[in-house]
Amino acid sequence: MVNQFIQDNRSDALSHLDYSSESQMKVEVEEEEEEQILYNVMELKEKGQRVFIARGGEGGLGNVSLGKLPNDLKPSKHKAAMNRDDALDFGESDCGEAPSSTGFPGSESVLILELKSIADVGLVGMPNAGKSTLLGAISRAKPTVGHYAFTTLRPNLGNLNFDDFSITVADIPGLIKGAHENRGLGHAFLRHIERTKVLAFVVDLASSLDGRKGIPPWEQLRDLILELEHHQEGLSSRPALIIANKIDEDGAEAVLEELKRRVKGVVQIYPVCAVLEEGVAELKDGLRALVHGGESYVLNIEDVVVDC
Ligand SMILES: Nc1nc2c(ncn2[C@@H]2O[C@H](COP(=O)(O)OP(=O)(O)OP(=O)(O)O)[C@@H](O)[C@H]2O)c(=O)[nH]1
Ligand SMILES: [Mg+2]
Repeated sequence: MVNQFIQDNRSDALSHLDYSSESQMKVEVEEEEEEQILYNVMELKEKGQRVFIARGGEGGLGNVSLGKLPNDLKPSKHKAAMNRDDALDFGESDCGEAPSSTGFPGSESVLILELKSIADVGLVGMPNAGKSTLLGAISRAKPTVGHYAFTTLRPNLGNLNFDDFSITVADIPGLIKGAHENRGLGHAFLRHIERTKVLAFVVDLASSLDGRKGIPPWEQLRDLILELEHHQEGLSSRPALIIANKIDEDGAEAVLEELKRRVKGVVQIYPVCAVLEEGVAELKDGLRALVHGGESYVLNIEDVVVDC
């Protein structure tokens, strides 16, 4: 996305931005001398899509364009001299002809570009839930895994391959309560979820076992949905499933049963052990059904019972 556009705009140089003819999008920029700052100017989503962000200089062809140059001023001998400055201000020529055109400089723009990962599935979970381990289990990606929070600092993409097609899965850095206010790694990564078709909520079944002070899975789900909604209203309203990870840990089965009781509605819960790749085949089928099979289950905040 062209997120921010700073334009040093000459009034006669660029009065509008004409985005690609395909998209037919136009942003009118007021004609004024001073610098302008525009936000969220344009999103480039299609292959080959183009955006017009600055106009090149005009005219300034100099005596070359007159075709009456004496031999010693021919471009072949004066390539180095025919730089932009010469073209802009050629002055009176040696051959006595008036310069063909003084020319005008082009407009200048400073752009801040923002990359939003495009994936079919976004793995959304708290730090340490096992998202990266899971991506490694379902695809050939080899993301770094660590037993501490915020191991993943940048999104990882992996391909989940089937016979006839493949699904792209994005493992993004863990989200914590307050991510939309820039806590943890903050909302910098929430934007990657904007592009995904399907949300896979990854919860850690073991986080509150054995007196560990982690957040129980149903609270993880509630906090994750709230963070998505704080970032962008409606962001959580897309086909989703729940991945209940670390089912191998002692006591995790009981937590899974409680999670099933606390999640109402139709969203499917897939118990997995990402490290041993258990439950992964069923999960792959579930992802396939959501991305390509026409299934659509949305996880609403009201569906998650936190306080009993
Ligand atoms: N027992 C058990 N441990 C797991 C499982 N999956 C992952 N882990 C462990 O959980 C820890 C965190 O795994 P990661 O895959 O790095 O977690 P993450 O969600 O990507 O973490 P961040 O990148 O910090 O958001 C690592 O020590 C993994 O070995 C599992 O199925 N069972
Ligand atoms: Mg990770």
